[in-house]
Amino acid sequence: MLIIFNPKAGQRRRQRLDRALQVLRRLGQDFTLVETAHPGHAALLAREGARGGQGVVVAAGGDGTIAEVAAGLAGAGAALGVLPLGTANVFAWELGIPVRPELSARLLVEGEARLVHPGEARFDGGGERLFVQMLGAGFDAAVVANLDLGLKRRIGRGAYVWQAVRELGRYRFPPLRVVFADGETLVSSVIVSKGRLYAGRHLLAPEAEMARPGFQVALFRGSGPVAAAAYGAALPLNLLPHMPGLALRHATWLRIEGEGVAVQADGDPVGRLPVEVRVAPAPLRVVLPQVTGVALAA
Ligand SMILES: Nc1ncnc2c1ncn2[C@@H]1O[C@H](COP(=O)(O)OP(=O)(O)OP(=O)(O)O)[C@@H](O)[C@H]1O
Repeated sequence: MLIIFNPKAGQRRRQRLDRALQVLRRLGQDFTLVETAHPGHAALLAREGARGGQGVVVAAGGDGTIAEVAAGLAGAGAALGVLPLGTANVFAWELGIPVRPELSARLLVEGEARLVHPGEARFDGGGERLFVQMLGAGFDAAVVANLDLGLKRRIGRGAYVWQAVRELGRYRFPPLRVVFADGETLVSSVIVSKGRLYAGRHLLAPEAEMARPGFQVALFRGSGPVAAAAYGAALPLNLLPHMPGLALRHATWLRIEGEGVAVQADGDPVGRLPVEVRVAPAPLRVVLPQVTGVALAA
């Protein structure tokens, strides 16, 4: 087992990692721990690990680190394990991976590998990005792009709320063109979701399924700061899917246009429109709780 740790977010994260490692040692699990040195490094380390015969490659970090490790494992035999050490840990909540380090470590040993189908973004300007949870263009990507990372380190998720309030006052809400295989539509923002959840444990796309190739796409037709504030207020109440001006539809391919508008994937700024989104060519094996739930209940 290879564990890839993103040390970027400081001391508390390292303490949580140590708690997980103690459990692995107690369970007699052999592992090698490596640390990332720069963005993108996790993918390289994961690829090397899989080529070197590691059966499980573990992403110890947030959703961005998980996406990078998943990209490194594409087409390889190794399974992805997760020690959720991020701010929101949406992927973990989505798939029932416990957030407590002791329990997520135990899961790495006792869980079973199941298939999920990531998404892949290809930017017209060059560059590709695999995503495991979601990709957003428009307002939420502006929040991610302009986030105060120092504030995020100090107060965690509150930094996103603070930045969203700031963006309400300055984001211009340019129209985005979303093209599907069967037609096109204009929106102010779009979130392409692999999972049901968004920004932690909040419901966004109730019919999205990780185990199925494709996405549920949230099309935000309401434009301007009042609509964006209403969407933001509905999110923690799990009412977002029912909001007026929000349409949800399934797709396996789409193209999003809106020159220069920011794009985020799994909570990281990843580029600017236009972008094409499709199902990644290879599914991913992820270590998850056994379907019976016995392992987790212990
Ligand atoms: N050593 C490093 N130095 C700087 N950046 C790094 C390093 N290692 C990884 N990164 C980058 O940090 C990004 C964010 O990491 P990650 O998602 O693990 O943490 P987070 O942003 O704090 O968590 P969350 O996504 O839950 O908010 C990764 O996508 C990666 O590109």
